[in-house]
This record gives sequence, structure tokens and C-alpha cells, in this order.
Amino acid sequence: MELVVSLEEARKTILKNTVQLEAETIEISVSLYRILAEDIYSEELIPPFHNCAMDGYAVLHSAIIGASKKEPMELELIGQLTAGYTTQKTVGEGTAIKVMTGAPLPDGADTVVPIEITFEEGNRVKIFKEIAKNDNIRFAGEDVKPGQLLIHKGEKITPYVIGMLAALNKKYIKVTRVPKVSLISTGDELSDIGKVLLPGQIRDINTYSLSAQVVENGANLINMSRTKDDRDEIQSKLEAARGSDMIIISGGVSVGDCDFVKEVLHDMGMKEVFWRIAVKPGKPVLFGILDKTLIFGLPGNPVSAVVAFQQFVLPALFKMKGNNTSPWKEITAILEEDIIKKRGLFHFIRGKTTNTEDKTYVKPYSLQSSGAFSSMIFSDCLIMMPEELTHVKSGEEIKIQMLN
Ligand SMILES: Nc1nc2c(c(=O)[nH]1)N[C@H]1C(S)=C(S)[C@@H](COP(=O)(O)OP(=O)(O)OC[C@H]3O[C@@H](n4cnc5c(N)ncnc54)[C@H](O)[C@@H]3O)O[C@H]1N2
Ligand code: MOO
Repeated sequence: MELVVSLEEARKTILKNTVQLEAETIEISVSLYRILAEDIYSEELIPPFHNCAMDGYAVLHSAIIGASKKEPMELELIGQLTAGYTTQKTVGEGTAIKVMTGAPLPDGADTVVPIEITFEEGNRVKIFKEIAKNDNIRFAGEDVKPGQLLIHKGEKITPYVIGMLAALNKKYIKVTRVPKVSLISTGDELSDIGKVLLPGQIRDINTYSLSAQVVENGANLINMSRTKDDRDEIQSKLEAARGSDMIIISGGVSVGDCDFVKEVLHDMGMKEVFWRIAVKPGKPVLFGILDKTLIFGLPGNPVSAVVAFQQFVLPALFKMKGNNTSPWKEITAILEEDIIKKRGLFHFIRGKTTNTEDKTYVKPYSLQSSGAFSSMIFSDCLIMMPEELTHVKSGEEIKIQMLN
């Protein structure tokens, strides 16, 4: 059977068929890890007024020139100001106002002398050191100016972004809607955690690993089910998932006698976009569209399923959410063992990295079977061997995709 698409074509085609979801308005307090659907400009001057960056004394710089331990400058204390208050008093030559961090800079003052280099007695304060003019002042607008573009559409909302939004007086923001995803695992052999395995049965891994990948990537898992390799049951689970933004179905997409997924989806009216990609693992991936729902048929082999999710489902989720960053962290590493493969398929080889001060090394994991899930635990990256590459020698550089 002919392989229809390359890795690159598959990804391009998936993105072409994926639409960014609409925007909705939410409160920033519940916006963590959502994706911004608008550029955020400041309407504020931050800080809104000149203020003191240290606990100390607001003075006129000309009054402390030449101050030293031996010959301190003595000033008259004419008041005190803490953060959150204002004063009508003005600092002049020979006077000072005691200030706390965050207090507005009193009129007349142009320098704040930290408390550590002073001595206060009665209504006088001695300054033991000259410091530079404007020291320890935070000027109005030095952080943010009105009209300034601070956060871009497509950025992920982190705790730092939320803090910035609060500073900007933005209670509500526009974000893209969270994708609604349904997940179906197929296979007569699947048994759930806690049940005694009957002859021929195995544990269902994909339901757990794929659902975690969905959630990890900021999607809403609205429907999760397991079905036998039975046409009617597969169809009824798929019907229940209709209307999702995406359906991920694992197993039954290859060429076996029980691989009904494709057939059932066709009967339901799915438009097949492609089936089978020149990659390993993940070869039998099916991609189609049912009404407006993206359909990903992922291979049943548990390693193939999570690797295929990472390569093909992930970019679609990123596009749906309007996330403008790359779904993958790819770096160059030095190979520690030869890798030899046949021409034709793009291989993602599970590997483990080690780091020295300035270099990353990578070793392929000893067991590359698509059924051996422990390889995902003992690896932290996928070594990328493009279609035409057949031999990379130990000591040579190779691209890797980090798994976490
Ligand atoms: N003659 C051919 N046979 C196979 C081909 C092929 O091209 N020609 N492709 C192989 C490749 S590559 C893969 S990957 C698998 C994919 O097969 P299916 O997607 O149809 O998946 P199943 O046959 O249902 O299952 C494959 C394998 O994975 C186990 N499995 C399934 N679901 C789960 C689950 N939820 N948790 C854990 N393990 C699961 C299942 O028991 C099978 O061992 O086809 C190859 N065959
Ligand atoms: O490509 Mo299958 O997806 O090797 O295991």
C-alpha cells in the first residue's frame, strides 16, 4: 500500500484544514494558560507618579554634595510620608522629608538617600555620603507608557502576563475558546486498570496517555470512551462525540480484519484528507473532517499514539487556540551511537539526553518497539532522522525534539 504523505505535507495539510476558534471574553483571574486573542496596549502610566524606591530621606541633591562620614550634611526634617499618602510639603535647600518605599516623591526633592547612610536625631538628619542625583527614584511611566504594546495576540497567558494585565487595569480580556476534544480508544483486547486481565487482554494505555496530552495542551476533554472493535459500537461512540472540535480515536486504523474505524467514519460522512504518513512510529495516522470536526485516527500501538499526537494533533491544537509559538522544542545534539535506518520514512527515535556545560549528547534507547511504553519513560527526546537519511554516525550532530 502506498504511503500518501510526507511528515511535512501532513503537517501542512492539517494546518490548512484547521481553523482558529472564536474569541471569548473572560476574567484574568481564570485566564491562566489560555491564549490571548487581542493585542494588549497600555492606557496607563506605570508607575503613575514619581515615587521612592528606598526607605530613606527625600532631599535636594545640591544639599548633599560633598557629604561624607567625616563631614556629614545636616538637614532639617520637615515631615514623613508613607506609601499610599501624599503631602503638601515641599523639600527645599536644607530640608528633608522622611519617606518609605512606594511613597510619592515629595515636591522639590530630586534624590532619595537610603536610611542606611543617615542618622536621625530629633528633627534633624545627618547624611554621611553623597549619592548621585535622581538615585532611588522610580519615575512616572518608566515601566510602562500609555499606548505601549505589551502583550501580543497569540501569546500564552502566564502568571507574569496576568500580573501585567492587573497592572494595566484590565479585568477582562479576549482569549480564544478552549478546543472541545473527544477521545475514543478502540480494541477488544483492552482492559481497564484494576480489572483482572483475561487471556489475550492488555491494559488500556491510550485512554490515559492521550487524555493527559489533551489536557496538558489546554484543551477540554468533553467525552472519553472505550469501544470494542465493533462497527456499531464504534459508530455510536463517534455519534456521541459529534460536535466536538476534534475527535481523537486510537486503534483500528491500520489494515487488519478488525480495523473498522476508517470504514465507519466514511459511512458517517467523513471527508478523508489523508491516511498513512511516511513516519515511524505513527505510520497509519488518519486525518479527516466530519462536518466541522477534525478527526485524528491514531495508531493503537501506545508509543505510536503518543508520538503521533505530539507530531500531528499538537500543531492542530496550537492553531485552534491561536497559539503563535512552535509546538515543538527542537535542538541539536551529538549522537552517542550510530543510527542506521532504511530510506523512506521519517523516524522519531526515542532517546535520552545528557548535558555538559556547553553541549547536549543523545543516546538512542535500546528498545524501539512501538508497543514498548517503558521507552517513553526512559527517554526524554525524539531523535529526528529525516526520510532520506540512512546513517548518522556516533559523534555527529543530529536534531532532536524534546519531550517535556
Ligand atoms: N500488515 C500490516 N500490519 C500493520 C501495519 C501495516 O502497515 N501493515 N502497521 C503497523 C503499525 S505501524 C501500527 S502502529 C499498527 C497500528 O494498528 P491500528 O491502529 O490498527 O491499531 P490496533 O491494531 O488496534 O492496535 C495495534 C496495537 O496496539 C495495541 N493497542 C491498541 N489500543 C491500545 C490501547 N488503548 N492501549 C494499549 N495498547 C493498545 C493493540 O493491542 C495492538 O497491539 O498496526 C501495525 N500493523
Ligand atoms: O508506525 Mo507504527 O505507528 O510503527 O508503530
